[in-house]
Amino acid sequence: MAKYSIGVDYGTQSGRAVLVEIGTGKEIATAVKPYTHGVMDEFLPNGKTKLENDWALQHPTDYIEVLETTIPDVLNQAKISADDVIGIGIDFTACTVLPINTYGTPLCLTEEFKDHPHSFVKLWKHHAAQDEANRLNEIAEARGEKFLQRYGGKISSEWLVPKLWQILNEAPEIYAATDQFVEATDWVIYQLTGDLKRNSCTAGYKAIWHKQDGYPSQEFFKALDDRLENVIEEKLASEIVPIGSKAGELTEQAAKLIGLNPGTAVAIANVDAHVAVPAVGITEPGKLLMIMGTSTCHILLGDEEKVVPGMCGVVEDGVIPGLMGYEAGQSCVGDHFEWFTENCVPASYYEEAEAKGVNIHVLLTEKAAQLQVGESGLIALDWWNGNRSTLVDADLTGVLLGATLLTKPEEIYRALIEATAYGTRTIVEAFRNSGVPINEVYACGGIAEKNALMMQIYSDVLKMDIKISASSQTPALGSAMFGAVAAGKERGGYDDIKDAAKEMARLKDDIYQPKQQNAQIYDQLFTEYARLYDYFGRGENNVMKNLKKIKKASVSQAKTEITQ
Ligand SMILES: Nc1ncnc2c1ncn2[C@@H]1O[C@H](COP(=O)(O)OP(=O)(O)O)[C@@H](O)[C@H]1O
Ligand SMILES: O=C(CO)[C@@H](O)[C@@H](O)COP(=O)(O)O
Repeated sequence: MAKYSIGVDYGTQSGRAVLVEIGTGKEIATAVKPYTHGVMDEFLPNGKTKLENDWALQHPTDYIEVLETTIPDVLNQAKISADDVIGIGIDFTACTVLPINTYGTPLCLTEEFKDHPHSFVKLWKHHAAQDEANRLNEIAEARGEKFLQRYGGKISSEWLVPKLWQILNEAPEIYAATDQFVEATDWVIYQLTGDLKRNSCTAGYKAIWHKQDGYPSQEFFKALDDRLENVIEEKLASEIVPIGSKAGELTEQAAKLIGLNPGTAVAIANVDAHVAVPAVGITEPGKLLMIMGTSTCHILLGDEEKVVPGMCGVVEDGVIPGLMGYEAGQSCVGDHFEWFTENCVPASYYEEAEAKGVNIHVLLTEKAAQLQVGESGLIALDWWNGNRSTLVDADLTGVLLGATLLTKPEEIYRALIEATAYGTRTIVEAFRNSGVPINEVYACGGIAEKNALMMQIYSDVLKMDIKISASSQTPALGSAMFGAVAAGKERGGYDDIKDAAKEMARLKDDIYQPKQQNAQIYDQLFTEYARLYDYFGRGENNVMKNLKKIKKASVSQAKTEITQ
């Protein structure tokens, strides 16, 4: 009798559940639930409280709605009884964090704080804690803090400590009311099992925790701010559990809510990028996985802890137990294209797309595919949402160079795709130059699946073959695999994620291979990109930061005028 596991992948815009057959990895049914409140970057749900620049929030009830709707849906579609589902695992965007009270209730769901922006979930791409991140990096550097090296030299404004410090600075009352500041992924598992446990992946990559050294010292936190001296005991106290462990079992209440049996095994929480690695069959060093969607994450395994400038982090047991997991990333990939389609494409293109029955991305890609490499005369920098690796600076912004009165939308679209490919090559070179080998490249995620031109461009720019995941929901498949490991062999699952990967991971037969002629031209274009990268990104010309300062001053001047 076949057994099943369910994986739930919480993305930026929606949550998706996949019901997977143990043993084969066959995806039997999928259900998607867009978040009711989406990404809140302008107003709170009350429609009145305006958010500042660089804010990005989510609503925690959306996460529960995903479970309530998608799990009964997949069971129903597959006509499978809950008795045959042995495990469940979830993965999430990260660092996506929220303040909760002693009952585990998110502060934004309390009457007292329901209209306070700092009480909501801060999404991974909430970049308004850059001042705190800058200050943290200066202090850590001045104190010679060893942990900085593990994070490529800088802590990002996307991560937990800058976000929590922003709350303390701007809303001390929320900070005081916070019993625990938790990753959304851990909070959802807490809702399922009744126990708050933190996973080693987000603790390691996002909260500056180290398997041997623990968190940074009390002295370091005191140097940041006297009020942070005891932050670990006061706000981050819960137990940290390695990836691949069982978090617990479904409570009666949670089981009733989502339509599974009480006692079903629940895996410790995971992250959308990291969880995808075993789902494409990677369980050993040297193989880079690109998880390509709204943003791109690059995950790589290694035997040793090496220092790589500008990487997001290296964490022991962060991806696969027993190995070092390296992470790097680009904050803006699909988001880049979406911005372009929403702001820069003429109505005639939308009409053409509609007439052909395709979406605007497909139309622009078809047109861009007709262009020769270098033909547009354009080059772009991929920093429309800051630079996550290798510069780790959310204050950097986008560049498009070479435009003329003859420039067409598809040329810009292609230049934006190419910019993201050059950004990935910069990351690959940073790893190799630091002694972390990359011998193979794999890709998964919405874009790897949808955009063949883009994958060919990446292969040409990297001059490497690219293998593609056969699953259209790779993170959810990975989560289901971890769910099967949480259940264990005795209940029909696996004892180890490597065993699960051997049986359940799947790749497409077609492999993208570099085209020699294109690769040569891309080498020249990459040289130009690298010059612009250093010029704008490493302090030679701080025009992007200066523009942001002028913008900030102008916005606050306008605000003062309105209130006068
Ligand atoms: N054909 C396409 N080519 C390139 N980008 C696309 C295409 N279709 C959608 N996108 C972009 O992909 C992103 C969504 O990626 P997806 O993997 O589905 O979601 P998520 O990152 O939330 O997990 C959006 O930002 C969208 O602009
Ligand atoms: O930063 C991480 C993982 O470390 C991601 O969760 C974040 O980039 C969001 O990923 P998506 O682009 O929504 O798939």
